[in-house]
Amino acid sequence: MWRRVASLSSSISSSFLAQTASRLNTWESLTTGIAQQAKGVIAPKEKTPFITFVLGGPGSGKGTQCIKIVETFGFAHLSAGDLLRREIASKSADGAMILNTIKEGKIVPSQVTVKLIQKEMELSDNHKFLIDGFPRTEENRVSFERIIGVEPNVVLFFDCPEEEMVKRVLNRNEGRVDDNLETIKKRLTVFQALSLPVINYYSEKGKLYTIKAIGTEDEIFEQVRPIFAAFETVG
Ligand SMILES: Nc1ncnc2c1ncn2[C@@H]1O[C@H](COP(=O)(O)OP(=O)(O)OP(=O)(O)O)[C@@H](O)[C@H]1O
Ligand SMILES: Nc1ccn([C@H]2C[C@H](O)[C@@H](COP(=O)(O)O)O2)c(=O)n1
Ligand SMILES: [Mg+2]
Repeated sequence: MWRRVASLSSSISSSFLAQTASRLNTWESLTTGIAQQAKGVIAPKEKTPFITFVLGGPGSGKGTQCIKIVETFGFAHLSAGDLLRREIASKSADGAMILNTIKEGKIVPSQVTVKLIQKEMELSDNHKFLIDGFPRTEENRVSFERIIGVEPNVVLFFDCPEEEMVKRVLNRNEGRVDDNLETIKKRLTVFQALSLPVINYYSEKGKLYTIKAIGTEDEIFEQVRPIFAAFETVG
């Protein structure tokens, strides 16, 4: 059976609670139905999922800040880019297509990415998810809502000047196939054309928290901290 989390829910608006309550059945059927098939056991989730989408251009510091959020607030971190890179490394059926798409700075078909996120959510014991680098497009957003059946509680947007993002990506030195000037330019174009509309959508829904993503990592985290602290205050 599902239980509502008092510490999270008490500081959340009543419309949010009503919205969440109406989605519980969908979430329950999703998590039990598919998990049952995959694992052969019934694994009902005990708590309402709390979902944060983490958005921002390439190199804006999403992954860096997610590590701090995980350390401080105990979220499960699901990076869409990392899940896709894992598919490439495992040489799965979609691996070659994903690699070419990433090299081109384009966006992988939503169905593929959402299924990877769904699998990780089902396997997780956590109910608080940071979904990093997703949704990148309106198609991503709609596909998540259709397949997972829930909307995010919080959407973070790391707003960073392009020049700074390019500098950071070129200095990243993690061996990523897309960390080169040619691909970065394409990724920035895709971000402007396809990701900004998603950010605007959540702004209009009142779910967007914009972080000025310049300064030290710690300075930026001090903008992030109060957002999650507010959801934890009343227990
Ligand atoms: N505040 C900061 N100041 C300087 N460098 C930073 C800052 N935050 C992160 N970095 C560095 O910038 C690079 C990009 O950061 P990160 O990987 O977190 O970005 P991202 O938004 O996840 O990028 P991508 O979308 O490409 O995955 C990393 O090398 C990271 O160490
Ligand atoms: N929702 C997503 C997330 C990522 N990708 C692809 C395209 C990105 O350029 C690449 C790297 O992602 P990052 O690690 O920068 O978050 O992965 C995608 O197609 N769809
Ligand atoms: Mg990242």
